Amino acid sequence: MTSSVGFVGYRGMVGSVLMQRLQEEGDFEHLDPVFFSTSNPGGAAPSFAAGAPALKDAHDIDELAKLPIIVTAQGGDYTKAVHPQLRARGWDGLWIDAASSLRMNDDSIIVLDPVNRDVIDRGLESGIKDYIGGNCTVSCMLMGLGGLFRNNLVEWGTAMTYQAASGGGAKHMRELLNQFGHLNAEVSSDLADPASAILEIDRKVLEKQRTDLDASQFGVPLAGSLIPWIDSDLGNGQSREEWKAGVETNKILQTAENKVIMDGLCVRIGAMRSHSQALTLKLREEISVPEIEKLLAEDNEWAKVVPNTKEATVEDLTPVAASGTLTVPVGRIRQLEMGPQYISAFTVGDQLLWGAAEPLRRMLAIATGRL
Ligand SMILES: NC(=O)C1=CN([C@@H]2O[C@H](COP(=O)(O)OP(=O)(O)OC[C@H]3O[C@@H](n4cnc5c(N)ncnc54)[C@H](OP(=O)(O)O)[C@@H]3O)[C@@H](O)[C@H]2O)C=CC1
Ligand SMILES: N[C@@H](CC(=O)OP(=O)(O)O)C(=O)O
Repeated sequence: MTSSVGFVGYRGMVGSVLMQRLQEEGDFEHLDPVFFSTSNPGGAAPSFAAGAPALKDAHDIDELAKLPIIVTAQGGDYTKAVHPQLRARGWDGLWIDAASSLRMNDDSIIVLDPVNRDVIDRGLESGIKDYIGGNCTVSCMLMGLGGLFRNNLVEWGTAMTYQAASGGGAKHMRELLNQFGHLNAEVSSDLADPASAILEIDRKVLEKQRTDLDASQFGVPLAGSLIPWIDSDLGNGQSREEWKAGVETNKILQTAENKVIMDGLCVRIGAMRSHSQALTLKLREEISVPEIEKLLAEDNEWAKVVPNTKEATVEDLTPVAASGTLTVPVGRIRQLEMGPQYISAFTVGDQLLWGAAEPLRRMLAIATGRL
């Protein structure tokens, strides 16, 4: 039996990764997809979905309301505009969404089924209708360190992040690459001359960064620099991205008692699509490093423990290693000088896969009874 599903935002960056994963897993064989567009209603449906009708208008509430399930990666503004109208007219279908808008609502669930399948199942049984993908950094952290968080072994933690350009969107990725290209062009003749002075090259690069580098997306240069602020300013010294670590971790895990205290600093760096984070965790009890590694490796099939050696770390624990894969490497695990209950860890995850599209794809499979 096939299930009718409406897809909004299928051609954006997150939507494209979602479509790719649906095809790779053969999910379309079990779906009757209807595609929606904000810019091209009436246009042809994507070629990978043979037999799908022409694109519908993504703001046509009557068309949307015909579907029992809607999956959207169109963006937060779209969600804020359309979701209330649909609910107000009595639509009681499942809304599966990449945007953060509905994430912290009491009547929504943040989906990350390898970590909180029990929460999702209870939600479906109790009639909850809104299933929202988590923040990319939080989802990637919980995939890598699920073995500690799910066993209620973390008392508190800090996540110091190294977030990729893709978190800003496609234009941000382009801007980063253009910046690298312009910086290189500025000094390419000096680079070609082995005798040129490196400090002169550095001076020219800095001059370019400070005066003449297009930074219209990020606001300031990212190439050859970093930006220690992500998302809006909450006014208390904390960024919205940093706030999400605590509230979303606890919501995903539904830690009624035994809340995990999470905080940190979120930093944008010049990586392409994988977010990295350095964690300091205070455990509720002393656990040896081999035991921790065993818990992490056994928690889910995607977490991959990287031995805490230089060779393994530089090879396997980087954005270059993790990007384009569902594997979430986790390494640099050791007890810190502060005491045996204080451990460090470093994890990397593709923020477009586990950080965005994959939890939605899997939620759709759960909702249609195939997972
Ligand atoms: N970027 C990220 O890392 C993450 C994003 N999210 C969320 O997912 C949502 C979508 O993000 P993202 O995928 O980055 O957004 P995009 O900007 O890539 O896509 C959003 C929409 O823009 C329209 N669009 C206009 N021009 C183009 C074009 N040239 N190519 C493709 N689409 C175009 C499409 O709508 P149409 O077809 O109707 O014209 C598309 O669905 C946001 O809510 C975001 O918060 C969640 C997690 C991570
Ligand atoms: N804020 C993330 C991307 C993102 O879309 O996050 P959220 O889904 O929480 O809005 C980043 O910039 O890396």
